[in-house]
Amino acid sequence: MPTRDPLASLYTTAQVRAIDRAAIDRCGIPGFELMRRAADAAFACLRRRWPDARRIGVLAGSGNNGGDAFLLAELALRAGMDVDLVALTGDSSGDASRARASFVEAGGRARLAGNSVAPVGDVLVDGLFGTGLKRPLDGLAAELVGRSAGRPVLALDVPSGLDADTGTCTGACVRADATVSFVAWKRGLFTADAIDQCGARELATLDLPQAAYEGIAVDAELADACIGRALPPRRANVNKSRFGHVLALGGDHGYGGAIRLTGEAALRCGAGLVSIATRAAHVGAINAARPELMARGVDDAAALAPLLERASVLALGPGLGLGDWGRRLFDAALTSGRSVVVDADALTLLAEAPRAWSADAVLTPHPGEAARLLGSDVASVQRDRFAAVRELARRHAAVVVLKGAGSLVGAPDGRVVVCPWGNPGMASAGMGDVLTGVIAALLAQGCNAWDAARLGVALHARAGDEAAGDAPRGLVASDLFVPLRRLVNGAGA
Ligand SMILES: NC(=O)C1=CN([C@@H]2O[C@H](COP(=O)(O)OP(=O)(O)OC[C@H]3O[C@@H](n4cnc5c(N)ncnc54)[C@H](O)[C@@H]3O)[C@@H](O)[C@H]2O)[C@@H](O)CC1
Ligand SMILES: Nc1ncnc2c1ncn2[C@@H]1O[C@H](COP(=O)(O)OP(=O)(O)O)[C@@H](O)[C@H]1O
Ligand SMILES: [K+]
Repeated sequence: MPTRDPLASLYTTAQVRAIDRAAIDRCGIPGFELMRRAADAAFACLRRRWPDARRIGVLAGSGNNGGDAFLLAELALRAGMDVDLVALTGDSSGDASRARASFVEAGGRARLAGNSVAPVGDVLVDGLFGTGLKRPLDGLAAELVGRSAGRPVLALDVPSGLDADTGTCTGACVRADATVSFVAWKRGLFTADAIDQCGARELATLDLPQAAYEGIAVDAELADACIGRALPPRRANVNKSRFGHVLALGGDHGYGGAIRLTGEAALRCGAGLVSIATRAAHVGAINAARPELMARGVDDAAALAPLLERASVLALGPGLGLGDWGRRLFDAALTSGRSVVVDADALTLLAEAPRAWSADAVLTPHPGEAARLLGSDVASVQRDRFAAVRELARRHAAVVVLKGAGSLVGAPDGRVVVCPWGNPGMASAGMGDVLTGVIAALLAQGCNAWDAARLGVALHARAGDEAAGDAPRGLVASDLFVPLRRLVNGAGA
């Protein structure tokens, strides 16, 4: 059995609760001891991140998340800090009531949340709700979150209001600067709204023995940072035919740029040869801008057959359009038996009539395209991106990349990888076209669909981060080419 990497393993809240239970019941670590360890880890994180903080405000809910907060507040008191603790309720349940008593015994005073009460401090600690969140925040809890906004926040386990299974918040939610999560990563900390709400993420495993995790499935994994390992170093005695021939199909009138970006991305990620099948009107411009691309006009779809014959991998869809021309290319490509990355308009055509694949297939929908493929709407897809990517991969029997903040890669057997990189600068036209070329190049160099998709997504997002630096606004897709080349050669591993 492969060893579990705690830093890469993502769990549902139910799975984390099962680990908690196993730690208590099977490993004999009392729940209160776990709470102490959680508070220790969080307090150390607070000291490290805010070494000058002297006054801390603490928000404590009624459950165990509040229990963590009471014990952290006690540690802060004992360290000589001013502590302003605001409790959501007058009493606490289970281990948390013991934590509350311990705080009071140490000389702490809890103020009860009420109208206009807000915690005072250089840093706020959010211990309102963790994995026990059952519904959107409302009433006093929502008001308290609103009144606490604008100050540095350390969230305990999960920012209160965030659904740790899906990464969404449907009501008020704490916006943390840092989140220290306990026991194991909750999968929802890495996608959708979570990217904005968590801030920097830290995992504190609380020294649980390996036995606590045994028999509890991992729901998903974080993408591998070591992209360079995917492709072996190149031998010297090689030629281009060894690294595959990508054929990028698309670029109807007005969209020549899209397919050129796909083609150039494939070249920059090491494909041996890259051809482009597009409208004849685009050929001159593509040749002038990037002569290494072999652009061919295929206004007459009959001209496509020899190109398909020579290709080893297809990148289908950027700028393809939904007209007759695009449909002819789509049909010819999908009956060629070649490995294929299906993107953009080709996904819309696929939604009309799902296909069976005779070779590797990777679909790369953004949430809008995913909704079309599922016959639902964007809000439903985003409400549970894990469920959406799994359903798409199962229905289409293909590897699926659900793009957007915290991209997910799903396989038909239910595996999911989550990409923790990427930035809002990448919300700009053409970024998806580049991803399609990246994945096609990895397929062309021998990766299978799963590896090409998960490594391609990581490579693309990390290249986006490198290109954006601290200036995401104004990032353009072709800015990724230089970092892509660096990273695909193993840099930054
Ligand atoms: N016992 C354990 O195994 C450990 C638990 N830990 C902490 O315990 C947390 C989970 O504790 P709990 O299960 O007690 O859950 P929480 O403390 O997250 O919340 C529980 C309480 O909040 C109520 N509630 C949920 N949503 C609400 C809403 N929207 N509005 C108002 N009330 C709402 C629930 O009915 C329940 O009474 C973790 O997130 C973690 O912080 C840690 O101490 C580590 C170990
Ligand atoms: N806010 C964001 N954070 C991280 N990655 C993002 C963000 N917005 C977009 N991206 C990434 O950029 C790419 C955009 O793809 P897509 O929406 O298809 O763009 P286009 O159709 O213009 O090429 C995807 O890989 C997506 O994951
Ligand atoms: K919290």
